[in-house]
Amino acid sequence: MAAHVPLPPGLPQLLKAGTRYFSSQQESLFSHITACRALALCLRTSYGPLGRSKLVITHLGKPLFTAHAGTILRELELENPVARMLGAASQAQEEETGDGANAVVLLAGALLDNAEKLVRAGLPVAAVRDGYEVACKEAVRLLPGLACHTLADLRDPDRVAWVLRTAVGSKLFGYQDFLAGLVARCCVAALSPEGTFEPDNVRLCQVPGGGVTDSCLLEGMVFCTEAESRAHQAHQARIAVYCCPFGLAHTETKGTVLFQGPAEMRAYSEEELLGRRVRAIAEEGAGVVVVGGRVDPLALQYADQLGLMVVRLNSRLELQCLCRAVGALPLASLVPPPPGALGHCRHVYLTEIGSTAVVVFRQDSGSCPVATVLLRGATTELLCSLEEAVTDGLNTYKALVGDRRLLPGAGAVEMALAVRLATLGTYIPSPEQYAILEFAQALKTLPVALAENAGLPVNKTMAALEALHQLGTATAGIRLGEGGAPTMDAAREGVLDSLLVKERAIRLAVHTATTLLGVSHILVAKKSGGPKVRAENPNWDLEPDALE
Ligand SMILES: Nc1ncnc2c1ncn2[C@@H]1O[C@H](COP(=O)(O)OP(=O)(O)OP(=O)(O)O)[C@@H](O)[C@H]1O
Repeated sequence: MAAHVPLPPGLPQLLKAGTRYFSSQQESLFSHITACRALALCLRTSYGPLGRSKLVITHLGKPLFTAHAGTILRELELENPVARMLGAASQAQEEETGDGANAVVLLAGALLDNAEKLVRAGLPVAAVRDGYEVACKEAVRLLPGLACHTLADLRDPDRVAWVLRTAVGSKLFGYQDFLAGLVARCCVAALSPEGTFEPDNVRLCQVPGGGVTDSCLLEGMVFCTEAESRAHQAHQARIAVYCCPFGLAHTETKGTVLFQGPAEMRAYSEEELLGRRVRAIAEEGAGVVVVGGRVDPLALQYADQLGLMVVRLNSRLELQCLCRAVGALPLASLVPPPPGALGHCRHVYLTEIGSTAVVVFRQDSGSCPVATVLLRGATTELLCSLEEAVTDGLNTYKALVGDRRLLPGAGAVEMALAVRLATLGTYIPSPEQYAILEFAQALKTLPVALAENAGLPVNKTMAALEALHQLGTATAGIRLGEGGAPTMDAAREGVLDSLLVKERAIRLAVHTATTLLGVSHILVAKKSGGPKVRAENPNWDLEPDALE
């Protein structure tokens, strides 16, 4: 008989058998910090315009070549709950502002790292959290005072391009002037008359081949697909959009038609019904039919007889976007379009870009709410980086629509805050002062990462940067790329970051760090058992009959 092992008194007696729990500081707090440190170290090499990319192989085996923290974290299936929390904070930043995801992870990682030092030195965790919260409030209060530029006119493409250079260049360094101009033009084109901007109204279409500078902006939409019909172009066309297949709908279950006599049987003809429907669409004035499903060969034959152009799109999102671009109403079944359901487009045509067939819906009216950026590049990796750069630019413009103030970039604002918080920390006569001083040190992690990734001498660069900030140059940042002095005036050089993005990143990083510091116990429930996993079938390639 197995000996009965009594459970230790206390919490273990209250929990279900199999539940694991960790309560000591070593097990709960320091293990958290180790997990977050590992994640921050992984993303640190991808920070800034000269950061290195990661090759991520997704769960479907697809290789992804990216330096974008949001994409890396989305594809990494983190198991550790604490690392998952930090990843979720970074994703929240990505979803809210579209930028600054890496900064959240780096800052939160540095804050936790420094908190470990303080706790090991004997400072209570509560004092560390309070100190971090005081420092965060002060940093957020100081940020507006550090703003060096305000975007006066959201519709001026030259000024917009100047402020978007940093966001665009941090993913594709070297092409920032060309790309910022392109993004600025499409942002201005997609800005609504009420002054709101929706990044979804700018579509990105990757077409392999050519060089980055062959990328261009088009008013309307471009799809990497071919026209199904013989008609390959239509001008001043009216467009009918259907989210269903182009043919008769078939029910999922089998149906039986009962005929009462030969006359009824002769009258029942699916072909005729289909012909009537396609003719009705053409009679309503449609010249182009866009469908979101399978194209029936017979329906296509009728469309060809009537000279209709038929285009099939596989994505529901693309269909919705096309409806916005041409002003059409999407229809759920193949019925004649009711009044007001037809859209209008000046030019619809099939063409080839590089060696890729594309269907273009071009408006050229100056009032189309949707714009498309045609991205050109020699390799898939380059096209992905190009897409990330343009997406960052669009998101930064969206943030600027919310708040037009800009801060000096290149590590300037982090160093300016670090210097001011260090001064504040020295004058606070309470244990929180140590946490405030460590907060100031943690902020320096971001310029240090920029300098490290650019291959600059870190100590010399940081010393030069700090000296300038101590002397009161709040806009001094790290010079990347060219030789010469290790620092520059970020405001004058046009290296600018959105205030809104920076503020949210600081708030999120501090919130995540203080939340994790507030955890005292970790309780892990026993995994629920699902059905037993079947063993591998040694005869997997044989038909069941062959085994009998
Ligand atoms: N030309 C430049 N010179 C100096 N610093 C730059 C330059 N371009 C961008 N930076 C700085 O790089 C930092 C942004 O880098 P990055 O875009 O990699 O970070 P992130 O926005 O946090 O990450 P992600 O875009 O992956 O979410 C900003 O601090 C910005 O000021």
